Amino acid sequence: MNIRKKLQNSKRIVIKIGTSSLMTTNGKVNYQQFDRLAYVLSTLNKAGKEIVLVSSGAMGVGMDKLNISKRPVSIPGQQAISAIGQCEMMNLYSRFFSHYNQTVGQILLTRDIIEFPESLKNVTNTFDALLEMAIIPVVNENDTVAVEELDHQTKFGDNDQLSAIVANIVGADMLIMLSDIDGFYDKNPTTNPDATLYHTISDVTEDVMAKAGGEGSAFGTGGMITKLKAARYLLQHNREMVLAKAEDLTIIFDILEGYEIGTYFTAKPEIIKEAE
Ligand SMILES: Nc1ncnc2c1ncn2[C@@H]1O[C@H](COP(=O)(O)OP(=O)(O)O)[C@@H](O)[C@H]1O
Ligand SMILES: N[C@@H](CCC(=O)OP(=O)(O)O)C(=O)O
Repeated sequence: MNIRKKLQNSKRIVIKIGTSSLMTTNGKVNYQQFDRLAYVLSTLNKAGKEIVLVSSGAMGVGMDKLNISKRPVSIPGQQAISAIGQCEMMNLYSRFFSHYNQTVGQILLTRDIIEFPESLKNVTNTFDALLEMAIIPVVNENDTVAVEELDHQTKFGDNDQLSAIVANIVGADMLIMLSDIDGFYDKNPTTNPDATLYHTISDVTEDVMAKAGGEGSAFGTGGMITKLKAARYLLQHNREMVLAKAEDLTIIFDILEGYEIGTYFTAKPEIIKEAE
């Protein structure tokens, strides 16, 4: 039985895209990716799906706008770049989505939103109102106010976990996490060419976590660990996630058709189903 067939019935879908998938390797805005994303998500929205986009990229777009190649060391310096980049990035989204006659709205969140019931209610109401109007919310972490304890000394929080929180609060059927890698492997495939892809993961145990290695890409912040934490959070909340590569964004159509693409995190009796 194809365990992914039910993905065809997903109605409310959160898509997370990371910085490395929106920028070229030399740090320039990748306009083609913005265009493809706008095309795919607008098409799905018009087909009756409810789409929420969680997009990183404020720092990357801001650095390109200011023509700098190194992140400032200080947190306020980074926050300033993010403020500039967020504005520019929403401008890009607004323009590219409008080519497909699709309106977007910006939502900036901090991960602690779940600890403040009144704020959480406001956030939920805003999502619901936007989705009701068939508008695609574009979510990013509010880097101006985000405080991530010790991590905050060196880097921003990560949108991988934020996207899982968003998927839970909007009651999404599915989180599609798009990355620079085509799924979760038994070891880091960047440094281990013989690594094997897992098609299905049903429980993010400590053993599973131990298979995630090293830091992520130059732009991104999380690496594989934060993607696994996001998946673990979703499984704990009876939700699901597919981790797949962002290279060709029309892959999103195929994922939602139920094709065996990337790694499917879903609660199942087996702990890990190995790749054939
Ligand atoms: N077990 C693993 N399976 C897949 N990728 C892994 C694994 N361990 C470490 N990685 C690394 O995680 C990277 C993905 O994280 P990251 O670069 O932060 O993604 P993105 O920028 O797309 O959000 C991969 O390119 C790979 O180098
Ligand atoms: N708020 C930050 C996001 C940081 C982040 O999580 O980045 P990524 O690892 O590329 O998803 C930004 O927009 O630059």
